[in-house]
Amino acid sequence: MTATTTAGPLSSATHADYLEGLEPVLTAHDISIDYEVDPPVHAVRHASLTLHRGEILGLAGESGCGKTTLAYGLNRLLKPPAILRSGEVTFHDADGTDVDVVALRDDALRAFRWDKVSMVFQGAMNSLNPVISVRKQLHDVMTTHRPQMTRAARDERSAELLALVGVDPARLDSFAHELSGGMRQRVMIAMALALNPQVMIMDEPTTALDVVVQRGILREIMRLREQFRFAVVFITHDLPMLLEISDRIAVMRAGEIVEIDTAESIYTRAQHPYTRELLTAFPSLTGERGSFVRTGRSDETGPSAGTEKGDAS
Ligand SMILES: Nc1ncnc2c1ncn2[C@@H]1O[C@H](COP(=O)(O)OP(=O)(O)OP(=O)(O)O)[C@@H](O)[C@H]1O
Repeated sequence: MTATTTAGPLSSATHADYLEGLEPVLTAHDISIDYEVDPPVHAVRHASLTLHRGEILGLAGESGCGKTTLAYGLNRLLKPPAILRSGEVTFHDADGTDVDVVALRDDALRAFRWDKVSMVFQGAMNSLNPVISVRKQLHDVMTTHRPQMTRAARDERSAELLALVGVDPARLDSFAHELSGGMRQRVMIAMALALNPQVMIMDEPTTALDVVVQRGILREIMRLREQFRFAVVFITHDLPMLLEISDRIAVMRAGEIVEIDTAESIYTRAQHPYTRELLTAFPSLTGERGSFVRTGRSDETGPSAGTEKGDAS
């Protein structure tokens, strides 16, 4: 049994059973984050959560509830006027050491980010550098974090990364404008994968894409997670999607995590009125959905179904 959330958010007995024996990879305790503007914005309030090795934790909640701010806090990406008012973030490294993320400075912080915890940002597909080839952008991640790698090794790894995310390695010499939105997003995921992180934080990674491309990319994320066993914090306001892909879901409202539970419990017996309200905001969830909710195995309605590669080929 691992330490888990504080007394704050609602959760079920099923949730407690689920947590039995899981190993934490990232623990956040009592995180409060403000934007120091006038008047101040209390964007995250006393949020606590534990992410376990290899699990997908969905972060749900309407626009402006603090999801991105919390994610930035977990990864030490906050910039003024945002300030971490209180809280602890601990990364439990696979080598057995615990890292106090809030205390990291300079080189140690740079080494932590991307290496241990990487992030796919909201709107990431538009953040590829337009004048640098895909190859150079992948190389840059490795040159910065793995200076000992030879050029040949970087080339080999870059091709491997593109293949992993379902993009033809022939695209290494392409520039962003030569790629579709789905491909650009896959390249961003390849960059986040480059250093074999133990945690990936994905902030609305597929929101700007059409549904077919979205599903192709989700399927790839699920497959990569199976293969490499990294944990994912997946942020989106798309609750139906979260129910489908997540092991657990934390529901945020006005900066607080109000409920955290297994995806199935959230779907079938949500306790917090706000979670129930969110569920009813998606008419597709209130009808007969049968095997819609992720059961821990791939089924025909899950994101690993089908064979289409989106627009990646
Ligand atoms: N730079 C900023 N200065 C002041 N307030 C900010 C700033 N960035 C975000 N906020 C506020 O902090 C709160 C949380 O925003 P945040 O972007 O974390 O929410 P979110 O749930 O990720 O929303 P979305 O889904 O729209 O991205 C909101 O009230 C937002 O207006």
